[in-house]
Amino acid sequence: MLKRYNIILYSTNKIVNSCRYVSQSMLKSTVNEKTGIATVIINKPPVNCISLELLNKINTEINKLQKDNIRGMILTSVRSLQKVFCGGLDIKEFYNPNPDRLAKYLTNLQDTWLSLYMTSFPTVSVINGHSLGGGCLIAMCCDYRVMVGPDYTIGLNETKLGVVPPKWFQDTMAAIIGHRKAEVSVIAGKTYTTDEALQIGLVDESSPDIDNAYKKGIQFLNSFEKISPWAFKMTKNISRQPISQWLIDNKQKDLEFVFNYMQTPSVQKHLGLYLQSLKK
Ligand SMILES: CCCCCCCCCCC/C=C/C(=O)SCCNC(=O)CCNC(=O)[C@H](O)C(C)(C)COP(=O)(O)OP(=O)(O)OC[C@H]1O[C@@H](n2cnc3c(N)ncnc32)[C@H](O)[C@@H]1OP(=O)(O)O
Repeated sequence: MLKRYNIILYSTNKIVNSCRYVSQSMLKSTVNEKTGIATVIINKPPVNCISLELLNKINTEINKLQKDNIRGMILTSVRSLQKVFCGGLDIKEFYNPNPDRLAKYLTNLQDTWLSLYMTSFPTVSVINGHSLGGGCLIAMCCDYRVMVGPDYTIGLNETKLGVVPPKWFQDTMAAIIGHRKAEVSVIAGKTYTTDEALQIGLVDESSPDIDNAYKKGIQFLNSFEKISPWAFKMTKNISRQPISQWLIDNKQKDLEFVFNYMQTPSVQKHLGLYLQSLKK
């Protein structure tokens, strides 16, 4: 039994035998050949909001890393943005949308959430700036969150835009902070400072600077050195499967509902006003 366990760890380390660097402009990904740890950096100025193209890149990269048998992944934002981890889903994708593109966007969003939420390797988000709406969602998909502070904010603020965070957004948060706190949070579209997020358990650690936050992320990933990758994957799967299975079973229904809902005049009006307020 012990021998088999060792072989799993050894073979996983061996598979990661080259340093890969993927720079697809909006997304940079490097795999450290010694440690087997990937760093994926979102790089879409000015605020890393998630367009259809960025969604595709994130999903493609996660699926590649899945095949590469990496040991873990850090997800973060390019440092030059300074104060934004991810400004959320690109509201322009929803405002006066082209129906074909909107359908593609929503399908990709579902697929990307499933890929990121269910990775078979450990993941950490190093939240080096504001992380709102879909930005909070991708951070919450990771197994561990380290947030730089104290001046950034994080939360599912969708109701502030006049939209409803889908069930799987809400479930992702409830799995982290508990149903009651998540309910209060999403209804009010609440955003939390780094300290507040730490206090309610939305993030696991805080850090005054990015380098330190990154180190903490690596420490978390290293804590799995002696855990069999198979045991990790199966345990995570059991833990997260009830939430992901709901979306797998209801993908089409969820898609059709959101697709129609997004195009209603009242939602469009709210989105237009919100976009305008951002520009001011
Ligand atoms: C039963 C179930 C039914 C469900 C049906 C509904 C399903 C709906 C699913 C949709 C869920 C939506 C999720 C989201 O993520 S919505 C977006 C949430 N994000 C936000 O609200 C953040 C908004 N942005 C900000 O607060 C600030 O920009 C930020 C703090 C991130 C940075 O501030 P900063 O001062 O640095 O930058 P600016 O505000 O000046 O912004 C610069 C330019 O970027 C534009 N911008 C910002 N955020 C977005 C965005 N999310 N999408 C598109 N564009 C964005 C901003 O307008 C500025 O543009 P200009 O330079 O042109 O002025």
